[in-house]
Amino acid sequence: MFRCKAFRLAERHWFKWAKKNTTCVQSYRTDQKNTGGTILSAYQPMIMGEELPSVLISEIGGTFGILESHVEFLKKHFNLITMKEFHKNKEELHERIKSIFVFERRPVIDPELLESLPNLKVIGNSGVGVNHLNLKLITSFGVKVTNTPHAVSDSTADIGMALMLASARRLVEGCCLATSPDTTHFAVNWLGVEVSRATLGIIGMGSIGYKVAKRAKAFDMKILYHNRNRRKEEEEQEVGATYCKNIDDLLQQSDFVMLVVSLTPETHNLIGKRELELMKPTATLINICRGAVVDQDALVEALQNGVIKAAALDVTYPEPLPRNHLLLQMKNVIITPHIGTATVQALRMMTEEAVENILAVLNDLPIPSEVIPK
Ligand SMILES: O=CC(=O)O
Repeated sequence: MFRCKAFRLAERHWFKWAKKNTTCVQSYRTDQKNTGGTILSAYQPMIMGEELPSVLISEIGGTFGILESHVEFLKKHFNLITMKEFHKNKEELHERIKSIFVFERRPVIDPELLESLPNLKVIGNSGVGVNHLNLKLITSFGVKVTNTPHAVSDSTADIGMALMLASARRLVEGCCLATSPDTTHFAVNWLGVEVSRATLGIIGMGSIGYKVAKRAKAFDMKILYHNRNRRKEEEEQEVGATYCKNIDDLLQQSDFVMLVVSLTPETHNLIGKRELELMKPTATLINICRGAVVDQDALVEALQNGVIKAAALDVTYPEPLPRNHLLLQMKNVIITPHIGTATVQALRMMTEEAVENILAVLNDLPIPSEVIPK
């Protein structure tokens, strides 16, 4: 599905190039099928007699720095320069840097940084969402932006299902009941609902939305979806999904509404008071994309007034929410701290996919996942 023509072409070009120029095969990826990725990272790009390209990164280790285990892989392909090293030695380094590897939205790409790197060719974002990058500004410097849509799709779809199930079966409340010292048993009227045979409305049917649909099919859910572009008929049939051209129809009919769109000016506050009021009073809103896709004040009000039944959110704005935020105090709300891609496998594949993208740009090959500003 992911392997479009340009992608296959990139593989072929790369294969020829790699055979000619690389010294040994380095098999890092263990599950190629999972990512729909290319074979780029299967090659040690130790080009005979050539220096590895210099790539700027935020930092190694710490709370938000690149994982030590990924650094080893990155170092096989790049000469890594941390922001600290760059600031210490700008004069010498600024002309050498060809790419920036962005992980956890770091380093921050501002005009000053872009101006200081005359030979920058590509910003390789590790992750699918690029709303933290000013695409117009970056591309005005002649710099390309890439992301990693394939690597994140399984783990993010899993989180969507986990939140939907947890909310439906009141898992968090149940856990609190079980661990509370004064609870002996759950009350007989303490009931959840089943997702089986319920209607799931997926808003945003990209690679993550589609994987959610695949999973929901296994739960015998009725699946509706809304997307800018309708999926091919055979893809719809494969997961048993029905297209809703009008988002309102989906909102009115769904028991669970899952948001899986990119955050853009068009999707900012996509779900506001009007949309929440279209939903069933028994419905649950699940957000696994970006917090700002939902008007959060309208959501609080809807939850307080029983306009909808519950919400399950992996994303909010800001992140984290202030400790006194109303959403954190509601029993019918589950919040996780933006952990859609927080798995060992996803993070590893994100690094691989980002490396593939960066190498493709630096070697003038078709780029597997370029983000083009609209
Ligand atoms: O939020 C996760 C991502 O953008 O990949």
